[in-house]
Amino acid sequence: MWRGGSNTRTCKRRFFSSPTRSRHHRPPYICRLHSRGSQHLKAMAEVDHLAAERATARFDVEEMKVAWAGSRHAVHVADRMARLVASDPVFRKDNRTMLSRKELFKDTLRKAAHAWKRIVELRLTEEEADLLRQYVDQPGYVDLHWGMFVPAIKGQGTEEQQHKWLPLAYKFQIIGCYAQTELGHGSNVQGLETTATFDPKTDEFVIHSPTLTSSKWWPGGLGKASTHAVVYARLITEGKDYGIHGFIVQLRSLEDHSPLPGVTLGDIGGKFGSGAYNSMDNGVLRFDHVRIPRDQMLMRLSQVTREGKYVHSNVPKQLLYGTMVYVRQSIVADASKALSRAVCIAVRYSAVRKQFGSQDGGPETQVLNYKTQQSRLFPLLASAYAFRFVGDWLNWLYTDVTQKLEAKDFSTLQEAHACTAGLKAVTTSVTADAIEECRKLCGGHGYLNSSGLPELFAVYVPACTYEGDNVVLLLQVARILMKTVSQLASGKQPVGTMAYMGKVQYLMQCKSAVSSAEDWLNPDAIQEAFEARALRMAVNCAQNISQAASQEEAAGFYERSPDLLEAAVAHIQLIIVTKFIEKVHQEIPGHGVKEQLQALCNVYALYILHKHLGDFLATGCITPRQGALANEQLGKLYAQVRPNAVALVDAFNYTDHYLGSVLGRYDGDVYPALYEEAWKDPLNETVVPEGYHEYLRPLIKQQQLKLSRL
Ligand SMILES: CCCCCCCC/C=C\CCCCCCC/C=C/C(=O)SCCNC(=O)CCNC(=O)[C@H](O)C(C)(C)COP(=O)(O)OP(=O)(O)OC[C@H]1O[C@@H](n2cnc3c(N)ncnc32)[C@H](O)[C@@H]1OP(=O)(O)O
Ligand SMILES: Cc1cc2nc3c(=O)[nH]c(=O)nc-3n(C[C@H](O)[C@H](O)[C@H](O)COP(=O)(O)OP(=O)(O)OC[C@H]3O[C@@H](n4cnc5c(N)ncnc54)[C@H](O)[C@@H]3O)c2cc1C
Repeated sequence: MWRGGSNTRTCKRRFFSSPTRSRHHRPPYICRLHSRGSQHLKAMAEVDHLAAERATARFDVEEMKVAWAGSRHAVHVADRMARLVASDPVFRKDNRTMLSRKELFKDTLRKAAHAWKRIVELRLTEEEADLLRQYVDQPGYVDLHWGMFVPAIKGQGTEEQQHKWLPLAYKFQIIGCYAQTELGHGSNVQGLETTATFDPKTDEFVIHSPTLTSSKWWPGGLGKASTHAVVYARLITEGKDYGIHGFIVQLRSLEDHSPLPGVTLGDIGGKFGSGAYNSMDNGVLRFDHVRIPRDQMLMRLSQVTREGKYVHSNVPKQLLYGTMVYVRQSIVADASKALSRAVCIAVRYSAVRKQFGSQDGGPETQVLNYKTQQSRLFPLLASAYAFRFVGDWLNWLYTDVTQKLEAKDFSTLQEAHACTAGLKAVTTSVTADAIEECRKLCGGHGYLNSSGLPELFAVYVPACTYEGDNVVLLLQVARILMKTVSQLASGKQPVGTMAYMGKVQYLMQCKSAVSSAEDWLNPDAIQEAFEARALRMAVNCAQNISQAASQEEAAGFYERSPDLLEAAVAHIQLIIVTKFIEKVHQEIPGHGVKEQLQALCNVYALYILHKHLGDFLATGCITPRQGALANEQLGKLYAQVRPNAVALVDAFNYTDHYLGSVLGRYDGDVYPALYEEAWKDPLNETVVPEGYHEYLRPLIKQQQLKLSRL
């Protein structure tokens, strides 16, 4: 096995001392491999450096893949689509961080067109097509077309409007985006300024951007690709402002893609990180009295008649926000994907990487064996599974609420809003921080683009902002919590994920019965501690708000908003823990699978308890001794996870293409890959860098001259 011995060092020295190498040389290490023939390379590639790790797994990995994916069918389809993408050279992405913005954008257009071609040629189902696009793994206009434009028309368009617009969108005869946010307002949707004024003379709406701050700003796909947008604007008719409504507006010619008269639009500029979200054309858009037919107002929730009369259907006006609720729900599922990718890279690399601890010339210690590495990494592994299962549950809740809405039952709308907003906020914040933690867990090599982690972080971190800033969303949850607490006194029984608050008498005074570390393995003990903590934090906030007697309730809420955020997080963490516990209570086939999930569920819950110990102690839910016992049990659980760690990330079933990381390779053959990858950098195309003759040589010569004069 190659271990970077003296041969390599000699080779490297020789290489660096040769100023006359041609462009596109291969590095000496690679030359050495080639001189031994492809047979040798092949043999190297077939070494599984993680085989010993895989052999220690105490569960059936294939069955864990099923538990992760949701069904055997889901594993099979995902596997097929991932391999289809990985084997297609058009979907190559290892050079992405080296492309200029223009090249990257063109590459995104090419990939999207090729993906569509394959979808049509292979007659893929909707499920397969979604997966294929996911594995292409490059943010682009299609995400907004399928993810927001189509759902907005489905959710807010009348049947006739759906009939007219959806077939065009389904066949890509038009490309759409979701144009809501403006330069001046994003979080405050009611503060948007774009106007849509009805003109009864022509039966048209006049769409206008009255101020600079009313410019649409951020919509993905708007900058360069979209032909149409769902534009959110203030509806004005008969001289009255009826607030924000959605309108379908054509932006570009379907012949030559030029902007239509009165439309000014472009890209808003480069974004954080290399590659990453720069493949997306987030855009700016201004309207100068652009006219659209009346029937391009999305009229499912409210209508404007031919005469200009505003009619609101008898439905909650928040249904206008339905597209955002839908996307927030899908972002929770995406969080588990992004987190599991980062964790997969960090776990595999930690098993390969060795530092210190060699005795008598023996092997050094795998960094995964350090307890500190385990205590940083295994909670993230557990969180990936926790987010996956709560994401599945949220998807079920969303489907259930949608069916109820169809039947004009709006009773679960608040629950859907609180759960999607809160889970979106908590899972994206944790995932963004966790990707950065995984980078640190991979030491110096994690900072290289070839580790895949910098790009994953850069592409993921805006998830904390888009579809609702996480703080703004958690304050929405807090408001609903306060409303629920205030209704407890009147005897109104909370429902859904708030139902535990109905046990207020008990939860406000209960004391945990835990007396040994093992007692923390009892799901009832965990559940009770989390419920008591969440409820007590919410009640404390409510009391503090009402005790500020001199203030209006809104002012009290404002004063107490930092505490309210924490109460909202506690409530959402309770939901995640509860859904994980419910999952492991189900029948789960496969040798050892249930036991592993049980261990991960306990890791997740006890890690949160340990991390937020202050909350649990301050609210008197547990004693300091019980907190210490939880931490003791956590250490034992890490030891239980250790031999299964690599197999637990294998169960995500990611191809090397999708992972996009030399550190996370399935075969663990990290060092040759890192070495080879370095030489691909454009900076290594010449041995003597461009700029040497202009800047380096004169500098060195000048210094030499000065020295020689001394
Ligand atoms: C290496 C490459 C790897 C690539 C892969 C990496 C992984 C990628 C991951 C994911 C990809 C996913 C792709 C996503 C693409 C992102 C595109 C982004 C799009 C956008 O951002 S669109 C714009 C989104 N904008 C927002 O979210 C704005 C946030 N603001 C609001 O939602 C609202 O303004 C508000 C809720 C904050 C406040 O609204 P409002 O003022 O109207 O209302 P309030 O007074 O606060 O509340 C009144 C009342 O309404 C209830 N309410 C509020 N919202 C809702 C709702 N949505 N549903 C139901 N009810 C709602 C609220 O509770 C109040 O009720 P009560 O009156 O108190 O009963
Ligand atoms: C990559 C990306 C893609 C996007 N794609 C789209 C798209 O396709 N379509 C679209 O319409 N929009 C899109 N957006 C816009 C996005 O939805 C908004 O940026 C987001 O909703 C946040 O709003 P904001 O920018 O106004 O933040 P602001 O509200 O200005 O936030 C600034 C700060 O103020 C704080 N803050 C704001 N309000 C409150 C409050 N009430 N209480 C306490 N603190 C508060 C926030 O927590 C934050 O710290 C995208 C954004 C990004 C980054």
